[in-house]
Amino acid sequence: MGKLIDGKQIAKDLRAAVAVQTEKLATQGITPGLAVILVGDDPASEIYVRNKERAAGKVGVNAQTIKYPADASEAEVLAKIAELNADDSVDAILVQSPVPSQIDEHKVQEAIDPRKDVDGFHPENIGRLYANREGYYPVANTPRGIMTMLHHEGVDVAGKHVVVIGRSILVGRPMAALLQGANATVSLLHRYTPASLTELLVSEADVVIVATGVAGLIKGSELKAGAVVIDVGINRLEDGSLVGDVDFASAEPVASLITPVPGGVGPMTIATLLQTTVELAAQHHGVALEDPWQTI
Ligand SMILES: Nc1nc(=O)c2c([nH]1)NC[C@@H]1CN(c3ccc(C(=O)N[C@@H](CCC(=O)O)C(=O)O)cc3)C=[N+]21
Repeated sequence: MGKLIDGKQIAKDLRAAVAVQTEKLATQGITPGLAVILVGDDPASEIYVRNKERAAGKVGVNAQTIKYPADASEAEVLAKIAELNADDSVDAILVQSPVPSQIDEHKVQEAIDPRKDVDGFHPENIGRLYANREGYYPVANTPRGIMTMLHHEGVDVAGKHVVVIGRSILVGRPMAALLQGANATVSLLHRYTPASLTELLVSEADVVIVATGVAGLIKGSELKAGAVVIDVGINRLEDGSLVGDVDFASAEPVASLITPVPGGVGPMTIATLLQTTVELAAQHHGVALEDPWQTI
């Protein structure tokens, strides 16, 4: 039954739309600049940084990665953010999550100029999202990319029951806010949700979005027939292979649409990051951009 959602292809189409926008900006002498700060070595972050660098150059985004060792001080990172905030060639700033424990992640998120906050993690931007404000502001790229994917696949969440598993600031919480803004009924589940309640809600879900970091957490037998399944997990197994949070083999026959890992949500996150970078650059320079084909 399951039809694969080809995140890789949708991401490619989105990057092509972004490249059209950067070409337009280039005629006005603007090259969007993205600065990524990476502290220590988180494996998921390393995949992200590698794939992002590759993709950015191809669509005309000037990306730089600033690496710090795992024992870097908070003051060092805050000083770098202040420098990037003041740098006119930098339109977008991202600090890879997680950061080592000696650094207060909230302080870091609040230090970034909200107008350069490409992850949408600054409380000002989170507040706008939570309040469902109109107008442009950055929104976390993974959930935004998922909304783009659903739109592209013709899935309208209005009036649907969507179960989101995982309540991180990176995915689950902004995902729930975007879905609520799109008139879905959202159940936001997490590790303290009783298993029996998880089972009940998942079995009644039209769309299931799983972002927990637990390999194979959701199995096909738990899903409603025809559910749309979005797998945000990136788990590296001992043999080096990548798997998601959904047991793909059992879920695929039950789902009407399902994202693979790799090749699903991950490439969309990167393409959406580039999209947001270009939008921030346009805003920074007071240039209006046409919307590419996605609606959010
Ligand atoms: N401030 C911040 N923002 C983030 O958005 C953020 C972060 N920190 N920290 C780490 C996580 C992880 N993340 C990924 C995005 C894309 C792939 C990706 O490209 N995945 C490919 C992997 C392909 C492969 O290389 O094997 C895929 O799923 O097909 C992976 C991981 C963003 N994150």
